[in-house]
Amino acid sequence: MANKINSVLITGGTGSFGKTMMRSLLERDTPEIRILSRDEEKQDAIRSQLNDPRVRFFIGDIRDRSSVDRAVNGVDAIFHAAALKQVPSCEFFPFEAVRTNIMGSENVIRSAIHHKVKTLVCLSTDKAVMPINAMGMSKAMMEKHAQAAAREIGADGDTKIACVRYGNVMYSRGSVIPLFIKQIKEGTPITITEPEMTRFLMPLRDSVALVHYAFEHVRQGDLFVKKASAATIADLVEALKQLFNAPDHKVIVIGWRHGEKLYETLASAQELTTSEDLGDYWRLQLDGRDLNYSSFFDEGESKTAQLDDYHSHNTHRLDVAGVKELLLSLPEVQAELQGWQGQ
Ligand SMILES: O=c1ccn([C@@H]2O[C@H](COP(=O)(O)OP(=O)(O)O[C@H]3O[C@H](CO)[C@H](O)[C@H](O)[C@H]3O)[C@@H](O)[C@H]2O)c(=O)[nH]1
Repeated sequence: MANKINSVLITGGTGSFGKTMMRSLLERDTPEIRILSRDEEKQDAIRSQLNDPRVRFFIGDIRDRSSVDRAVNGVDAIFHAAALKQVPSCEFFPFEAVRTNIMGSENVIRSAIHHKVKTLVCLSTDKAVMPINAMGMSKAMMEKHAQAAAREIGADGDTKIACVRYGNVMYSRGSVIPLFIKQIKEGTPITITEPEMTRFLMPLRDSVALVHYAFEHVRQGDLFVKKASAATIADLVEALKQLFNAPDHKVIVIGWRHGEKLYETLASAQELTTSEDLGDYWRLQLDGRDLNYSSFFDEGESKTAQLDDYHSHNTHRLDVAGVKELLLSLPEVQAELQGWQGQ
């Protein structure tokens, strides 16, 4: 049965995820939702638009423990979404990613434990698996922090900590889908980095569902992954050209950006070896052993090795028609299409 939340804190609550999660919690009659974020203007816009006394706003920065403590005190769940998440900017300012994604997350984790918050769900990304860029590395360290804390607390601790990982959220702020639509509408060339690059494509509603799922099924230290479809950038562009009635729109190939991978991995082969298949989701279980390995070598059971990582080149591949269908299911794309005649 689903855990009932009385009071929940969303860190980074004014972003795309935070706003959608907030709406979903309000629909579920959550008595109190707290938002912790840095930007008073964004908070003010949401406050006046929503005008709902159940939502409380806290100005603060996860880098600052005292501002985290103020928002955490009294809640029974935290969805930790605050992060620096742009790959290129973290490449140029990697220590800022350390400060927010690692040290800031540590503040959230320690504060949750200190205040005996029942459940903490930390949001991570496919870029944290075998990371090659600073954003992914810092998110991988957040996951390590969360799991080390979970191991320290143990299964019977007051606070349960889970992580979730997901791929590219479609139409999120600053991402490629709104950029391609803008290029089509303004008549400028569509800029493809590498046509054969693949990405997991996840609607925002699925990332919110994943966090709810982790909250409801949490076991100490586990990490949840939602299985997802992927597409090449070339097929994404073709789908958008067809949807926006721009079959001859110019496309140029601009080359890879800093810190990019050809494909992304949601779960490594090693992790899948100890995972539980839950249908639409995987539960990647915490390795709860201590450092006393010899007892495990003597007593542990051997596991069959999983051969492949789960990545955006070997998951279910959407063709152009499949990408079109997924795009059409997004309210943001429906709004972009409203009144658009094509070129
Ligand atoms: O002009 C562009 C810009 C991007 N791309 C390609 O489009 C794909 C998606 O690019 P995005 O910038 O939308 O997304 P990223 O994969 O770089 O990373 C995104 O997804 C992450 C989650 O995995 C984080 O949310 C992160 O903040 C967000 O930037 C990539 O293959 C990229 O190379 C292009 O072809 N042309």
